[in-house]
Amino acid sequence: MIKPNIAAIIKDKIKRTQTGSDDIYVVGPVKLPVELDGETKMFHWYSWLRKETGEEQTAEQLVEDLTHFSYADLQQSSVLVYGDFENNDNALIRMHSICHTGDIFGSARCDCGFQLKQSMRIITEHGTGALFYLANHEGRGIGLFSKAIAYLLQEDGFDTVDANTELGFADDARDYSNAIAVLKLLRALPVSIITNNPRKVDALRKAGMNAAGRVPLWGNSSVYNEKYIQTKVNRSGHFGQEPQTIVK
Ligand SMILES: Nc1nc2c(ncn2[C@@H]2O[C@H](COP(=O)(O)OP(=O)(O)OP(=O)(O)O)[C@@H](O)[C@H]2O)c(=O)[nH]1
Repeated sequence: MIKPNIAAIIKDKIKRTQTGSDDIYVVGPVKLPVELDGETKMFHWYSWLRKETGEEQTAEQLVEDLTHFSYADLQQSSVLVYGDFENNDNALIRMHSICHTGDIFGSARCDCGFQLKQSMRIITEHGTGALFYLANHEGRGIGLFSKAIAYLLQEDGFDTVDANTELGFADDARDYSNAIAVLKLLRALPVSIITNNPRKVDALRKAGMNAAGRVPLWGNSSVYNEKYIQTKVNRSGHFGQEPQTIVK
């Protein structure tokens, strides 16, 4: 049993939402000061845990269960919220798929690290938004170990799409339903999405979340990721690099 003073701290800080056969428990907000270009920006951070649908657990029950699972082995996703995300008329979101190599190590083979930082800049400059960091999306959903193998195929001449499919995977196996369920918990009003990927816009629209617009996110092209970026447009159906701001 957790002590009453501990239960009091977490009371009202864990909420449940559901989608399909998943229960999603969202914890937060946690104050998160983030260093961005030499300034400290204050975000509100939430993380979520997916469970098979079952009876709703109280915050106390959830916490009592935590030590019985190896949650460090199972990735959890999270969202960084900036400004009055629930109520502001015009809010931006980014659904960012985890990229261990690009986001953490700064690999230039992709544009992920740039997109992560740039989307934080766009959101803070705009004043209201949410950056979803999707931890079960590594390698467009194939996982880190498989991505390393796909990289070996790419070093042998295969492009990103063929490297995935030659290994028996879809080009893109990502699912956005849990993240969208969390989004709906945080905001009911329309959002504009920061992306070049039409599948992300479609996922929002299909989930009934009004996508008010799209903010493109190209940049940081180099000899190392030129082919990767071209393949997105030529084979994966990404919107091209036209210098637009928000497209309805
Ligand atoms: N399988 C595979 N995944 C990659 C490769 N390079 C980056 N990724 C993953 O691709 C995901 C990022 O997807 P992107 O295609 O950059 O972005 P997007 O979601 O399609 O579109 P944007 O919203 O416009 O960034 C992350 O999960 C990365 O880990 C690669 O060469 N092969």
